[in-house]
Amino acid sequence: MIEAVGLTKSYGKTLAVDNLSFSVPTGRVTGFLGPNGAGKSTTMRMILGLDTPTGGSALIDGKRYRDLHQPLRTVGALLDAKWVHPNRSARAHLQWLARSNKLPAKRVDEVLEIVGLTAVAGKRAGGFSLGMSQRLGIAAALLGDPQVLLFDEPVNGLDPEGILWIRKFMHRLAEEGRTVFVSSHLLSEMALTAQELVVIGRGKLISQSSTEDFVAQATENTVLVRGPQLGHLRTALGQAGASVRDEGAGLVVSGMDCADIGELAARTQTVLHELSPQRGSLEEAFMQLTGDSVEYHTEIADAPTPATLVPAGK
Ligand SMILES: Nc1ncnc2c1ncn2[C@@H]1O[C@H](COP(=O)(O)OP(=O)(O)OP(=O)(O)O)[C@@H](O)[C@H]1O
Repeated sequence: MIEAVGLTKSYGKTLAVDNLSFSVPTGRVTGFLGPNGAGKSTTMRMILGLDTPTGGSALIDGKRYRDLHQPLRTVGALLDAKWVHPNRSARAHLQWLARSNKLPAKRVDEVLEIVGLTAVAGKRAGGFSLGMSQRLGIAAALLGDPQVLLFDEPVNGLDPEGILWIRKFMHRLAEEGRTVFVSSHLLSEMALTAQELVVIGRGKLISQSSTEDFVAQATENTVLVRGPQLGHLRTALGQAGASVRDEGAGLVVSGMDCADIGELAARTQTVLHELSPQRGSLEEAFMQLTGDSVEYHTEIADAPTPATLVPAGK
């Protein structure tokens, strides 16, 4: 379990993390979301003892990172997949890490196997694709068989196969009872990967909840109704207290579920071509809840989409 209590970090006049409190539970994948500059990397660095808080604390299983006896046995992290000597082989890189952290040498082949790099273990890490480098970074994070894992943007730049592999892998780690804390800009991916969310904006906590609750609290559930003649149904829906708006060739109904709308359609002898619940997306919820905390708004007049908040290469 990871716990931040009143965590604060200022760089001169910039308050990067502002009195942030949250907890990351075991046995779940927890997504860490926030607009650019929200303070995610700073928070992760403080959890890992790479940055010193100006105030508050970040604890892993109740201890500060620097008080952990053998840190790699407690917490593993992937912050930068390219942090590898390019001329070292994958195996030599992991052997060096294992040796310098007093971890058993036999664990190197185990983690290579776990991440599927056994066949290329003797090859130069400098020639690895991004996907292979990510796997090597994850192997390094797993060396000490830690219960707590942090991943900063692990799917950045990966192809769909690599993204799917990481998603399944994180679920597997959580099912093994580990704490998995992962930051990402790819909201559609996070919607599939993260069961819990910690969302921050301008260094402050915006929300901590399950992914499902986060989306439900910020977006409206509606029902899309399509059919050749919807006039009678529209009137009946209004009389029954639902609110209805036209969208394209159909109606978007709120305040009534599919079953009740179907009953009403039967009573008004309305032919339906579609009757489908419309759930809000994580993107919509994110924009709704973090809108005020975006550091740099787009100049484009249209409503910003999450993609416009993401600098190229992120
Ligand atoms: N070493 C530093 N010195 C000065 N300011 C910093 C430093 N590191 C981060 N900041 C500032 O702190 C704020 C939070 O940055 P941080 O990188 O933690 O955000 P982030 O949520 O990880 O952003 P991104 O999604 O863009 O990576 C930003 O305003 C950033 O400019």
